[in-house]
Amino acid sequence: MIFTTQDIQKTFKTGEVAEEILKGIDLSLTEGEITALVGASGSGKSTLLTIAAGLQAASGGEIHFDGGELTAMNQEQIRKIRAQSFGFVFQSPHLVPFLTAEEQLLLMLETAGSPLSKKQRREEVDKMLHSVGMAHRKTAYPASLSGGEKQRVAIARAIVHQPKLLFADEPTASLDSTKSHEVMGLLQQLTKTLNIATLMVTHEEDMLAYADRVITMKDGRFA
Ligand SMILES: Nc1ncnc2c1ncn2[C@@H]1O[C@H](COP(=O)(O)OP(=O)(O)OP(=O)(O)O)[C@@H](O)[C@H]1O
Repeated sequence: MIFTTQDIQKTFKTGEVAEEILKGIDLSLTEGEITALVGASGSGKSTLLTIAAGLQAASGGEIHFDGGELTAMNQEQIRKIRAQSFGFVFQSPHLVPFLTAEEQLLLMLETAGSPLSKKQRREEVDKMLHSVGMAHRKTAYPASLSGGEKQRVAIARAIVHQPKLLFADEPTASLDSTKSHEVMGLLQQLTKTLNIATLMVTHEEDMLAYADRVITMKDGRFA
């Protein structure tokens, strides 16, 4: 198991009132598998995903990743692990408007502190764009890409640095049904071939067919 949490708690304080949003979550993620997180609005899915991804701190509990304890690390150590070993896909692609598809990926490699040479980086970027079916549009700017194409580039960007974990927060929410199936097929294939542990939040029942495991959240706990 590359990633585990033990008894994760999250409490938000608004004024005098403390609200318990996560009430003891034990989550484990396996390489080569998509784990889907479902549940009613407000059940704590996004909170859990952002805590697992090191984007916000838990109020209690432990998170272990690849032999280290994230919950015992400082901000800088967590930031480094996030840049090198985690990938993110969101509901909207969040591409940089003034960068071409290939430049988006090159920037990601740079941010991740890739040890590859310039030439090797270009080769890696070509390979990734090819694997998401976007090699022919590598010099295109986001404005000239369709919604589905943008999300493909965003997925390629999320995995170009070969992360071990991929966090996907409603990756198909802005796409129509056909495009959603294409994008999920792609995420499934990449999760398997690159042996990534993928955690996905989704509201779309149809997309659960692509998950290896489905976890339902209810009131801050696994149902
Ligand atoms: N920063 C915050 N401060 C206070 N309360 C918060 C904060 N973030 C989330 N919450 C509360 O925590 C609860 C869970 O929110 P979360 O976004 O995790 O739910 P969710 O299951 O992802 O919902 P949705 O499906 O609607 O996205 C909600 O009641 C929300 O209002």
